[in-house]
Amino acid sequence: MSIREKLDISAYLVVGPENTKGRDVAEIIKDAVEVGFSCVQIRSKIASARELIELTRQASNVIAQAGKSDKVALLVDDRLDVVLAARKQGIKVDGIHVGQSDIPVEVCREYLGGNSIVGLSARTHELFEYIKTADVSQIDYFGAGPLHETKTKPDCGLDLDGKVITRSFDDIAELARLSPIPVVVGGGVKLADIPELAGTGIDGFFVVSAVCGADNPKSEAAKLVETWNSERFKLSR
Ligand SMILES: Cc1ncc(COP(=O)(O)OP(=O)(O)O)c(N)n1
Ligand SMILES: Cc1ncsc1CCOP(=O)(O)O
Ligand SMILES: [Mg+2]
Repeated sequence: MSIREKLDISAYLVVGPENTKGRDVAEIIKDAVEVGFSCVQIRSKIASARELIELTRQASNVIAQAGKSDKVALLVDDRLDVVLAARKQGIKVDGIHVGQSDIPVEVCREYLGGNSIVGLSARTHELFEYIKTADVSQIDYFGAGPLHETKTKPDCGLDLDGKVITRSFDDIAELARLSPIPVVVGGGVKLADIPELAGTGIDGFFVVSAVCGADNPKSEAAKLVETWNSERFKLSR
């Protein structure tokens, strides 16, 4: 079974060098993967193409060293060129995450092939209508948010009138109910939010700061995963 077919977005780490307070990106990925993060995205708005390829290589290596290359998906944000170049160099990278104004998903799918993962950020404006009617034939999941405003991405949830729309837990439950494909929610997500998020029926949470900004990223990552898993277990009984 391909990693696309068994995609697990339950605990999804998004990380780049601008998020780690000077600490090594690969070390933080290693910590998160060791304690059960199930998906990793390399995202940087400042790194060069070469730096992004190198970060992707290191991420792929630490996932392999943890023995999880067939379980933990590795994606790159925005940069189809980086994914293609990384693959050309023999790096195992599983897909891409794009937003509404990035490279179209059809182009990503065409270049990356049927075994790759393509994630798409949901539109902010008229989100529920969008989720119900969007063409999802080329994509594997929707990224949505923010739960809270966040300095990591101040434009997340910006509506046409320039105001940021945050999503309530009720909104998120509605999203989970309406979406024909898995949904992962991020933007301001902290440990204290996990129990209620798990109760909404979404497929996972994504975080930057909760792990990358923590004094101890490994223990914070472990708490996030344990809390998500135990809440989901309670709900499944
Ligand atoms: C899992 C996930 N969801 C949403 C986003 C945001 O992507 P995008 O809208 O393209 O914005 P940037 O991340 O490029 O600023 C994401 N990266 N990951
Ligand atoms: C919404 C979003 N999309 C990509 S990064 C990001 C912000 C993540 O926020 P935080 O750092 O609070 O986890
Ligand atoms: Mg983008």
